[in-house]
Amino acid sequence: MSQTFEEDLAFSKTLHKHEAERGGLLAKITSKDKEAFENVVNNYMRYWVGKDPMSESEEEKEARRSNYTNMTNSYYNIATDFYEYGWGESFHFCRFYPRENFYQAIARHEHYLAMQLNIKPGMKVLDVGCGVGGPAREICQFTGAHITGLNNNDYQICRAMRSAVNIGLENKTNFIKGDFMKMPFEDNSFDAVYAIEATCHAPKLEGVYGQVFRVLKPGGTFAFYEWCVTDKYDPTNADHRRIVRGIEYADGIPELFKTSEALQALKNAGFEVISAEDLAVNDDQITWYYPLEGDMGKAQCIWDFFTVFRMTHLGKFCTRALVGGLETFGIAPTGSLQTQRVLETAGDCLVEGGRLGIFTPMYLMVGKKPMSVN
Ligand SMILES: CC(C)=CCC[C@@H](C)[C@H]1CC[C@H]2C3=C(CC[C@]12C)[C@@]1(C)CC[C@H](O)C[C@@H]1CC3
Repeated sequence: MSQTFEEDLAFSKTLHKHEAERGGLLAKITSKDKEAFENVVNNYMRYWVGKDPMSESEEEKEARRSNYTNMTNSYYNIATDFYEYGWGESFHFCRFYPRENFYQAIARHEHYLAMQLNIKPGMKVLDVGCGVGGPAREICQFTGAHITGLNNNDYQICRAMRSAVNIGLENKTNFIKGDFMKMPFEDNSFDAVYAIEATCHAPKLEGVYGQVFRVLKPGGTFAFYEWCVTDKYDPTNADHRRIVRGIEYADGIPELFKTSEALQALKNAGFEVISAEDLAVNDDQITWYYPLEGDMGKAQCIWDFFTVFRMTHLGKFCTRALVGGLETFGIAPTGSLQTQRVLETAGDCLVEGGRLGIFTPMYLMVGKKPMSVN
């Protein structure tokens, strides 16, 4: 199941044809290697399909935990182009305010995290699970710090590097392939570390937080937004279980943990907790999940119409018709439509989880590595 870095990169180049990775969703999916794409979709689905969330065995769950790199890599190999089409280059949620532009709100969430870390120009900062590098570029420009993005998906790294070069940030950012449970960095090498909705892909939170602790300099700070289930989540409630399982399945997550478990894992990793707060619990007029509700009446400005439209019934129908049509005529690979359907499930379950308050994508924790570690 585990592949070497060279094998991973060779596969990614075959699948995505890295030299052809420009254009919109349709251009990208039609340029994939069809056989490789179909295999990745099937590989991802085998971790989930036919497994009843209420009765699945410990071995089935363990298969996802122990193969988390393979599972998450497969997920992002199929989902990345759809994410960029529907959401842009920063793969995370945020708080929203009336009449505000979507991308402005997304950037504020990143600035807010940078502020928790007190990042100064010239600092060496690590972004754990950097996606295609949207937040790394923004935080680099916002603070003047040097940002290293860590990611285990070659396609995303390639896209992150290309975008950094395009805007002249190649000397102020770098993107490294690696597993966040075994980070490829020396001890005490970063002044600050952040993670945005990424560490939930870990099989065990203490494992990834422990790695952050190791690579952070003594006195350094780790601030991050974690995906968690809240205290309102009741695993014996079939509806709750269906929703949370839907989020896990459709977002490539081996297992979601409770906010209290995440906080305990941070302490167990050795951090002194500075703050822990669920930013989704607030009196905002607008919810974090509104762009996924598909309600055009909730669009906050003209540009928002495009983002919100994609999740309306008509928007989903159009995407399905285009992607499915191309697949039927053999122009897009088999599995493209299935990927769109998986992501629709993601959208629907996230909205349900948000409305019930059983799930948060923004449990903000800030921890400090003590100056002297015993
Ligand atoms: C998976 C993790 C930990 C973080 C990603 C959070 C979000 C950026 C994604 C979660 C669900 C995604 C969906 C889309 C874009 C990216 C997310 C919001 C789409 C809007 C992409 C276009 C598709 O047609 C519909 C998708 C719904 C879900």
